[in-house]
Amino acid sequence: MTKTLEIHPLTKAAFAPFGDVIEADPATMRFINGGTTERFHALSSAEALGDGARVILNLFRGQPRAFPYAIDMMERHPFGSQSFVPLNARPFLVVVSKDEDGKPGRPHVFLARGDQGVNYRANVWHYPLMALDQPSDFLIVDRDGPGNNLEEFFFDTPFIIGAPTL
Ligand SMILES: NC(=O)N[C@@H](O)C(=O)O
Ligand code: NI
Repeated sequence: MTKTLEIHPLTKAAFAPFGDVIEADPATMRFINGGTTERFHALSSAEALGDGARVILNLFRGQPRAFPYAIDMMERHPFGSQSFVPLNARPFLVVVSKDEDGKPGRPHVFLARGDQGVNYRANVWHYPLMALDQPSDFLIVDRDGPGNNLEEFFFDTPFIIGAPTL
């Protein structure tokens, strides 16, 4: 089994098992504010599970990853969703896995355009933020509260991502 991972375009359908794509989907659009604003409504929803949990908004400034890149682990947040929306309109990589008996399966790699974000549903395996090309800012909506909201799994041997074509 090759450990080199292919990179696929990010689409709603392909990403559906893992969460939602946050993009200006015309099917969700309604005009508001007297027709001066297009509202792309309810693209996803944030989960903050457990007593005392709350949804928080954060900024992440991600340093660009260098390639080829070794995906040596995956993580997940059992008590909440986590979304990443680029603020500099730059592409980024999204790496997710299906759960296989409590461990991440073979990662799937998606290239998100600079006008796409993602929301990982609670407990979805993913690799931490992967900015590309230059330091990039992201709006992050995730969960704060009691309990350990981070589970990590380290692979015996890493998977490899080659340099994406931007
Ligand atoms: N640690 C943290 O807040 N970020 C990670 O969860 C991530 O997915 O980037
Ligand atoms: Ni995370």
